[in-house]
Amino acid sequence: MTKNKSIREVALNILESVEKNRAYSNLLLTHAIFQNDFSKKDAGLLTELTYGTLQRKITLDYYLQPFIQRKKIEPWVMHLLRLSVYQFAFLSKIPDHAIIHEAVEIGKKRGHKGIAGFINGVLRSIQRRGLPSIEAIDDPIEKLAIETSHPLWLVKRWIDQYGLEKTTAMCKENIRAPKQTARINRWKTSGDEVFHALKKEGLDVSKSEHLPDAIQSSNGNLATSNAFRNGLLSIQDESSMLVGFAVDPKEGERILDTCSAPGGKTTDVAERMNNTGTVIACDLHPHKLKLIEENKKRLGLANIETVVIDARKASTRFPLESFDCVFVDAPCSGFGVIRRKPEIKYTKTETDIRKLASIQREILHEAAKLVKKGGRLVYSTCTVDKEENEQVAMGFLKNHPDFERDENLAKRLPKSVEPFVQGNSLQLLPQDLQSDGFFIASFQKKV
Ligand SMILES: C[S@@+](CC[C@H](N)C(=O)[O-])C[C@H]1O[C@@H](n2cnc3c(N)ncnc32)[C@H](O)[C@@H]1O
Repeated sequence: MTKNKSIREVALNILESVEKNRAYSNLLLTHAIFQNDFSKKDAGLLTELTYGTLQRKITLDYYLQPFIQRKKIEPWVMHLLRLSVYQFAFLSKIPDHAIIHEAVEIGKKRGHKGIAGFINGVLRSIQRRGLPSIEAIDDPIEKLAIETSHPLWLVKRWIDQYGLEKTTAMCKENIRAPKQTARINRWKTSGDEVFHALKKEGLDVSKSEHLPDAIQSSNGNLATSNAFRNGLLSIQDESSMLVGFAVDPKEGERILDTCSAPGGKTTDVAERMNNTGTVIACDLHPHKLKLIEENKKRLGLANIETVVIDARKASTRFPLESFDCVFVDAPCSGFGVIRRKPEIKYTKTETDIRKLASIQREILHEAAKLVKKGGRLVYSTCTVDKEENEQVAMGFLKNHPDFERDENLAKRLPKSVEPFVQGNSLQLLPQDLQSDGFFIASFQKKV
């Protein structure tokens, strides 16, 4: 138990807020850990319970179904039942009686005796009769969807796009815990200095197998380290770091980042330019640009300017053909980052994908006007959906004869991703390097 609320109560609040307010689980978790001043151990359990229950929601509903049948259940009670069944099914170290006791106590506190009795009844029946077997599902695609907790329409869509084998691997990878990686601020420090500083703080860090300047921690939160506070590193997934390689800026250049917040790629590009030149970082939302200003200060960078603008109107603000490189890290469905934001798989729809693809096309069309002749346009998303990725990229080339494929993309990217590059584009699936699913396409404006 913590000062005010039990860990399971906090987990329950997060699960409710994710569903009710469409809030992001990772942000709520960070906030709750900070606000409750949880110990490292408690923070670990809270993370496991919250992420685990969210990741496995469809599987847990399958397990619960025979015990609740068609009863109308309040959402918070449903979350509490899922949270409890998650512990039954996946956390063998927690005894059943403790799981039931705590759920019943929360039931009494939040509801009334009747609800607590219902929760007790459901959980005791599960304890007695055991969980239903997933092996009993005949249809292999439905089985994959339930076993890995993905909506059936999404699994079918991925099978159409990637085939059964890759989809199976992707679904399985999506329910694994993500690695925590960071990018070393190369203009301010060296890898050795960061390693030394982090080890002194008790963090067990190792170098990335795939990228220079990427590190990972196996025993602690890099974002709360002094090295982070002192601007020696930025939290960023390895896939996301690839955009910096694709942009490959030179000192003194003028670069436009059309969709920049919270600034992971803006700061990478600014660091790669050794704090020279200018990176103009645009975003639709002013409050998000504040995060870039904070990061800029923390990292000691003076070559970033932030601008609030709808990227679909960027040419009203900047002179045409005035940037050496424009990169569009577009708003997308986020199906490549399900490990970090599991709620994405339950909330995004095919209509969202269609709408996003249309916004992506509009932003790219506008961005294209701002690239100098001979300059580069780099398009990226953290999704795996082909409608937002290769279809947008192919459509762009078809409608913009003043651009051509940038066939040198593979030469700029690290060797480890070479097998995933085709011509001017790269599609990484989460299982490829155990990093985020990610897409990059690069175009060159004809001279
Ligand atoms: C994938 S995120 C960018 C992540 C960022 N590049 C990074 O590496 O930290 C997409 C961003 O696009 C912004 N956005 C959405 N629609 C936009 C628009 N029409 N114009 C400009 N920015 C937009 C969102 O606010 C969001 O911050």
